Amino acid sequence: MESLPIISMAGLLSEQPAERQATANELGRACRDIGFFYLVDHGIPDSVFEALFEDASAFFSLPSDRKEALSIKRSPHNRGYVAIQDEKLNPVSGADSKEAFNIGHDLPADHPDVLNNKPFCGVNYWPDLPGWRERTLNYYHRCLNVARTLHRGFALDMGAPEDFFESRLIEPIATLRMLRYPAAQGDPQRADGAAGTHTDYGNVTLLKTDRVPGLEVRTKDGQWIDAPSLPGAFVCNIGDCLMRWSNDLYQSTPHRVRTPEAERYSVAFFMEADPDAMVDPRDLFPHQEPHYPPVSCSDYLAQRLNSTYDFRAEPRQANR
Ligand SMILES: O=C(O)CCC(=O)C(=O)O
Ligand SMILES: [Fe+2]
Repeated sequence: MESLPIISMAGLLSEQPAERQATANELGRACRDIGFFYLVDHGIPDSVFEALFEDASAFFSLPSDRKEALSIKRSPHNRGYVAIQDEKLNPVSGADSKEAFNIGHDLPADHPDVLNNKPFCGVNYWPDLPGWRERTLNYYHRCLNVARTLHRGFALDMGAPEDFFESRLIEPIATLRMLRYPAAQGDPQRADGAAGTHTDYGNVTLLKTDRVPGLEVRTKDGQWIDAPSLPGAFVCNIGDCLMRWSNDLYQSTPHRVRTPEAERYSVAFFMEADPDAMVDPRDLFPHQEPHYPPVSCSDYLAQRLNSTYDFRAEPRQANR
């Protein structure tokens, strides 16, 4: 396979059940096979993406003290700014030459879940840039809708009721992440110097990149293929949580970002389920031997993030 399959979201929204089922099966084939696909006809206009990339650029152009004031190190809930070299998507190969900014489900400081310090229920940190928060949250909610529609397709494809995920996606953990990769920095010996080889942690990721190449995906036979940006499309991929939930039917596929020749921007939207949702393969496949024990979505994600950031690790590990 040399390029990723293209799925039209319109088929998942069709009023004809047979058309929804056919598109869901096409989507499922992509998820079982390469675990990556382009999504078109998602309904988000180009103007929204253009504004998003301008907002990302405005944020990353701020002086570093203003970005550091919003550091993710202050947040137990995975919000805020990650500086260059502060993240290791592949701890074996080293730190990533990129900076990032994370936004989660936007809750007020006096929300009971925030006051109770419920996992992943925190306040967002906002840069002081006009209209930035409103536009970014608008994009966040558009992505949430797209990801919910994809979950209807996943359920249909897996032979579950179409609304299987609905009650598990009420207030999902979802993270919008802006990324900036500086040009030609990082270890030239590494093929994954900008973002280490990794699989994503959640259910599904919606990625939008600028035109600068860099993202590479590993096929089942071990080849690395380019995943260039396709105008108007999202690059989507299955994460480990959905692979687990689907009892390994769907594949979370390793990918990486090579050091770009020019400065590169991308924006990822990582969709997981509700913090308390139990990820239990027996719910989708009651007649199969489960490959994994049940785990709550928030426990699973916390465990994965702790190995990505030294500052989140147990003190014993951090002091090594
Ligand atoms: O920037 C990209 O193209 C991919 C980023 C990515 O894979 C991630 O942040 O998980
Ligand atoms: Fe990724």
